[in-house]
Amino acid sequence: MSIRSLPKAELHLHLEGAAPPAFIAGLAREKNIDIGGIFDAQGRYAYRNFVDFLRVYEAACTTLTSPRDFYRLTRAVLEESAAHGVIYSECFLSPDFCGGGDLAAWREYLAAIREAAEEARANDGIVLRGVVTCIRHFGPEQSRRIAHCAAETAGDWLTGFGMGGDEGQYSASDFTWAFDAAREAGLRLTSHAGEWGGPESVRETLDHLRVERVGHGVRAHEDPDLLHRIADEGVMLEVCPGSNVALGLYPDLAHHPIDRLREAGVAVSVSTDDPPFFHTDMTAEYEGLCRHRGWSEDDIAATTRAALDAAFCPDDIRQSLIRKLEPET
Ligand SMILES: O=c1[nH]cnc2c1ncn2[C@@H]1O[C@H](CO)[C@@H](O)[C@H]1O
Repeated sequence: MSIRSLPKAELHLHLEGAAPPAFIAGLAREKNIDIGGIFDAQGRYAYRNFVDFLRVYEAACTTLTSPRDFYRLTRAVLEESAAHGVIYSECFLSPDFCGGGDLAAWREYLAAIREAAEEARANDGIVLRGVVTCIRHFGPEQSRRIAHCAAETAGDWLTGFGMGGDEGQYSASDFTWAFDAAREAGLRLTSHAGEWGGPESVRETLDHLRVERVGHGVRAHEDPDLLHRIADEGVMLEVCPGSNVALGLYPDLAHHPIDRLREAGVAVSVSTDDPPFFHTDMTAEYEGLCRHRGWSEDDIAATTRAALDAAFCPDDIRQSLIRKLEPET
């Protein structure tokens, strides 16, 4: 069986970060928005390093100005994911790019995203759930507004809250209010850490934000005590190998710690993060792990199952997705 057609689950995907460059360029043209030189000669996103990547990401987002844009984006992203065998996806959604943190505007954007998700489910069978994400370098004050948007729209579709952005800014403890508010609203929690920050950043995130999953978290492998803790507490790491290599965190897959994490008993999932930025997709992620790390179809199945076990979705949906992994008799 080809890797492309194997069933997959993805827990770490930024919705705007999955926008194809041609989609963003088209919107910029339609609306006459100057997004500056964010593409290379081949029309791909061009950035020099992680901080520059964040700038390009935000410039691309200036073209997404209406709920209709997010409807179209969600349809395009889910169609692409389904083509790579993804049966379940969780997307990071940013009220910051959907009305700037205004609750009434956020509700309209969310309705458009959900409408697209329902159509994708009917057409391709792919299931989507949303995780509202605040952006670390936008600061703790703004994170409160974003948590408020999340809490007010929490339910069995908007199921999680998290944080992405520049890990070099602020400390995790500055965001405690936002994560507490989200937890009280019944949202499940994840935060980026241990990508550009070391093990101490992961530890702070666990201590102060009390998350059950960590976005990336790969640098936890540098600290054996922390690895034990993560394994003991059953914290899942949302690992994005292609992203880590594209951004220069590791020179190549051979140097990536994913297998060391697994050997330490840590639950890991595999995701693309921002696929067109990193020239990847779910098929390419697993093909790379098979080619360069000796992964087999069993490893892919086990990782997919681990992702579904840690998914922020209602249990009846989890069970129906798990049944899809079983070979047909
Ligand atoms: O790989 C990543 N590491 C850290 N932050 C990221 C990454 N990709 C995207 N974002 C952050 O997530 C926000 C939208 O959800 C983006 O604005 C960016 O700040």
